[in-house]
Parts: sequence; structure tokens; C-alpha cells
Amino acid sequence: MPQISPSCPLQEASCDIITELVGLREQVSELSELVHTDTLTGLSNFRYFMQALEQEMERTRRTGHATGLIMVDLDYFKKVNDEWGHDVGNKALILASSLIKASVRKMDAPCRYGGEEFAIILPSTDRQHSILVAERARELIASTPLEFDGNEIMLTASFGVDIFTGVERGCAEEMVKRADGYLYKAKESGRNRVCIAPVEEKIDNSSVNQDEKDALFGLFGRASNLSDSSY
Ligand SMILES: Nc1nc2c(ncn2[C@@H]2O[C@H](COP(=O)(O)OP(=O)(O)OP(=O)(O)O)[C@@H](O)[C@H]2O)c(=O)[nH]1
Repeated sequence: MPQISPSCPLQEASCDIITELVGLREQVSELSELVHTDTLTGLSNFRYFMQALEQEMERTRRTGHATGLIMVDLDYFKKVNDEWGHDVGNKALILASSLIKASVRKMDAPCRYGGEEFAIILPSTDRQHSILVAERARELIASTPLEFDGNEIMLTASFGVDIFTGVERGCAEEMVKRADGYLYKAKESGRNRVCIAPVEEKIDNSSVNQDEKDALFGLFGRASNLSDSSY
């Protein structure tokens, strides 16, 4: 919301109270920014993420525009810490954050979920475009080495994607759980990959009844790749 500049009720050119008020206002704004920011990476933190995801899901319910959610986890990150130390591990987290940020639009919300896990909220984004964003981030991370003191470390990350179209039941926590489930599948099936719910499974989780499902699959056919969790 735009802030109105306070002015001195006595119309004095230099007013101590107004100067202090403006200073306090700036401090409040900086503090509320800090409350929502991860200090290491500068990305939004977990607290912001959960609020923002709830809000976007609510927007989807109202407008019908889908919300995409991508969960990202760096692969074998413990090895980076063990081999190179915690400070280099921190550098890797900062690099991964900047690459994730570079892969998304301004309106998207890349967040640090915790540890070496990140989350990206994609407002008004469908399945296909969410996959494209996840793939872009995956490729960028896999092709950008962390350089320090003449060394180079290659990083990779695994991605789980979920789409909320307004028909699925559940709250933000459940959407995170679904995306995390696909992230787990990406890890299990070799890492450095993107997994998403097959279209068929998404429909199974929705309120669509059997007759509606039969009609839908009757129309589009049961393509074999729909049963695969990677697209
Ligand atoms: N440097 C650094 N390391 C962190 C931070 N947060 C979490 N970690 C480390 O991240 C590592 C996560 O290890 P694991 O959960 O075993 O996962 P992984 O080694 O990435 O293996 P996979 O996820 O199965 O590919 C642990 O060693 C944590 O100590 C942090 O803020 N800085």
C-alpha cells in the first residue's frame, strides 16, 4: 500500500517528531523485510513461503488460474560440506539460490524452505510452464560450477512439482507434501531430474467422479506416459 508522507501539523519546515516518525517507519519496513528473509541466501524464508502459498492457492480458487509449486533439493549436499567444509557449503547454497532466482519471473517467489531445500511458488502458471521453469533451473544448476580458490564444484538438484488448479482438496501443507513426494521420486530415480504428478493421478486426487474420469480419458486416450511420475 502506498504510504502518505506525514507532514507537520504546525507547518514547520523542520519538525523533530516528523523526522522521528519517518525514521521509525523505515525501521518497521526493514524489520518486516528481515522477518521474511533468509539471512544466508537473501531469498524469502519459510515463514513467508507458507503465507504466500496459502494466498496464491486462494487466488487460484477465486480466479481459476493455476498455481505451480516446485520443491528443490540439492543432491548429495552432505558430501560438499564433508569434503570442502561448511563455509564452502554455504557458498554453494548462495550460488544455488541465485541460479534459482535467475530461472524465474519477477512475480514468482523463490524461497529457502530450510537446509539445502528450496521452494518456488509460480502464480498463474500451468503444468507445462511449471515443468519448463523447473527444467530451466535444473539445467542452470547442473551447468554452473561453484568456483572458489581455483577449485570448481559441480552441483545438481532434484525437483518435485505440483499444480493447484482449485479442484484439489487440501491446504498449503498438503500441496507441499505432494510436491515433496515427487521430489522424493526424483531422488529415488537418480537425482538431477524433475518429477511431477501424472495427469491421471492429479485427476484421481480431485473431486472428479468415476463417470467424469471415464469421459475424460475416453476423449483423450490413456497415453502410456501418464502413469510415469516423471513427465
Ligand atoms: N553449509 C551448510 N550446510 C547445510 C545447511 N543446512 C543444511 N546443511 C547440510 O545439508 C546436508 C544435507 O544432507 P542430507 O540430508 O544427507 O542430504 P544430501 O547429502 O543432499 O543427499 P540427498 O538429498 O539424498 O541427495 C547436511 O550435511 C546438512 O548439514 C546450511 O545452512 N549450510
